[in-house]
Amino acid sequence: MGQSILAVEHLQICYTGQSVLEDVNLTLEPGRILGIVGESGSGKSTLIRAAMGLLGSDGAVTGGRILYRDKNVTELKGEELRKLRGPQMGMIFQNTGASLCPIRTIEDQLYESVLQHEKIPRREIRERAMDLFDKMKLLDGERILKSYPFELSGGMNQRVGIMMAMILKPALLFADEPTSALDVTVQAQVVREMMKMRELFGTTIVIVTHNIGVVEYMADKVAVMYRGRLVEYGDTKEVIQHPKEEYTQKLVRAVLRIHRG
Ligand SMILES: Nc1ncnc2c1ncn2[C@@H]1O[C@H](COP(=O)(O)OP(=O)(O)OP(=O)(O)O)[C@@H](O)[C@H]1O
Repeated sequence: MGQSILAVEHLQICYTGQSVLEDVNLTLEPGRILGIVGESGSGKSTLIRAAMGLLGSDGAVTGGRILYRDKNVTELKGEELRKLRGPQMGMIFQNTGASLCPIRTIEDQLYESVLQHEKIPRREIRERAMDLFDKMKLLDGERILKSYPFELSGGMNQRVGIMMAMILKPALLFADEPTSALDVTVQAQVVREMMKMRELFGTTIVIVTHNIGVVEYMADKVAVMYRGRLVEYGDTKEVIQHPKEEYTQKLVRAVLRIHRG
């Protein structure tokens, strides 16, 4: 077994003293895709926010640790965390359009975010962005860069989110419900584009989703969360075909019902 890129060990998290994650354990090898599923409020976003060091002032890791390669993320502070976020760990949000500033173009926001980490000429940033758009088969990259977020569709904004997260070539990409706000055909495109990033750059991806179909299609491993605990974790096929926990069985049955219409 190779060295893991991400290891969560006995993780426990509280918000304002209230426990929301209990004894969560998982490991992920480089280049793998992990899907995290579970009902609303089960702690999926909390888990990835903690891995990015983004818990906020209400949240605290009260036990265990999260290792990115050999670094314990839960012990890193300010500058050390900033160095990790972006070049090492990227993030795609549910609604990129809303997470960007509405009155500045994509291009300006892209420059600003890259220049925080790498002092490179704007021309080079632009070339990298166009190259990524090209790999996503987006032909109108020039127009997209000149646009304001509100001028782009939800799907297009998500692809901008992928480009902005990938421009520093992070080894690990977190995606928090990146397709939930999109209609089905656009969802498939965004999923394919994330897969393309893994194929081209070997990116390890952790995706939080309510859609077990997305997990089935893209994830090598699946983690099922229920009320702050990780109730099932394993190879996607195995978990979906032979769910052990009652909660996972219900989840899979619900999806099968949807498949059958
Ligand atoms: N900033 C916060 N302050 C206090 N409680 C919080 C905060 N953020 C999340 N929680 C609580 O922590 C628990 C886990 O929330 P989390 O957002 O991680 O769940 P989730 O599985 O990602 O849900 P969803 O699928 O709805 O996004 C919930 O009970 C939620 O109410």
